[in-house]
Amino acid sequence: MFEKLKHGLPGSFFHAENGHQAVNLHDTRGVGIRIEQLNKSFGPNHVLKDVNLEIKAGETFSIIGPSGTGKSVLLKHIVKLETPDSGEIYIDELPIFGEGAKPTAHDYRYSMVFQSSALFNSLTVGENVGLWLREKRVCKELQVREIIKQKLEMVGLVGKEELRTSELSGGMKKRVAIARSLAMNPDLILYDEPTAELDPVTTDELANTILKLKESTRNTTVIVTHDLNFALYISDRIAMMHGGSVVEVGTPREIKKSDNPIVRGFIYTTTKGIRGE
Ligand SMILES: Nc1ncnc2c1ncn2[C@@H]1O[C@H](COP(=O)(O)OP(=O)(O)OP(=O)(O)O)[C@@H](O)[C@H]1O
Repeated sequence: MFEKLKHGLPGSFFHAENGHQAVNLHDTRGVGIRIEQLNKSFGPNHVLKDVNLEIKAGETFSIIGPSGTGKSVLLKHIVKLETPDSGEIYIDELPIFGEGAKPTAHDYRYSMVFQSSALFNSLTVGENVGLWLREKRVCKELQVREIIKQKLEMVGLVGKEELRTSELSGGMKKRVAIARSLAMNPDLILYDEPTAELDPVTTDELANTILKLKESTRNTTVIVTHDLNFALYISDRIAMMHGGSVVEVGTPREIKKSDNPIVRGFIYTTTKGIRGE
C-alpha cells in the first residue's frame, strides 16, 4: 500500500536532504535561514522583489501580510518547491539554489504543513502519521507505533490512532498534519496559513499546541499567515510583507509599536483599531 502511496504524495511535505544517510530520529536542531535578494516573477507578475530576510536557528518566525503579497511563494522557495529568478537562500550558510548548491552537503530534515492539511482520507490517523516512517523504512514497526503515539500525544490527540481522517474536525485534521510532520523530527517545520478555515477557539488551541511543541523540540519554525493576532502570540519574530517585499522585521512588541505606516495600516485593518501598547 505504501509503495503505491509514494507516487501519490501531494508535494514534498516531508523531506530529508542528503537522504542517503541514516535518519536520526532523536536529535532535532534548528537551522538558520538567510534569504538574499530573492526575485521571482510569474510572467509579467513580479511577485518577490529583492527579498532579504534572516531567520535564526530555533526561532519561531512568522511572515505576515495581506493576501497576494508573495508569502506562500516565499515559503515554497525555502522548501525548493519554487526556483528563484535571481537571489539565493542559504540554510546553515550553505546555498540551496545557484552554483555551489550541493544537496548532499545539507543534512537537515524539513517538513511542511499545508493549508489543506493534505491528509489521506482513506487512511487512519495513525497511518497518516506513520506514512513517512514506513515509506522510508527508517525503523522497525514497533518503533513506528511508538513514534505515532508520541507525536499524537504532542499535539493533544492521545488514543485517536484508529479514527479515519474523514471523521475529524478541521482543527483535528490540522493537528494530525502537524503530528505527521513531526514524525521525522524535522529541523525545520513550515506552516502555510495554519489557521485558515479554523474558528477562533480552534485557532487558540492550535497556537497553544505550536507553543507547547517548542518546549520539546529545538527546530526552526516558519509560519506564513495573515492572522496577525496568531503571529503576535506565537512568534519570536515577525516579518511583514507588502507588495512582494519585506517592509518590517521585529519582535511582536516591536511590530505592535512600529511607526511604519504599512504595518500600522495592517494592524488597524486586521484588529479593527486595536492599537499597540
Ligand atoms: N505557480 C504560480 N503561477 C502563477 N502565479 C502564481 C503562482 N503562485 C503564486 N502566484 C501569484 O503570486 C502572487 C502571490 O501569491 P501568494 O500565494 O504567495 O500570496 P500570499 O501572500 O501567500 O497570499 P494568500 O494568503 O492569498 O495566498 C499572486 O498574485 C499569485 O497569483
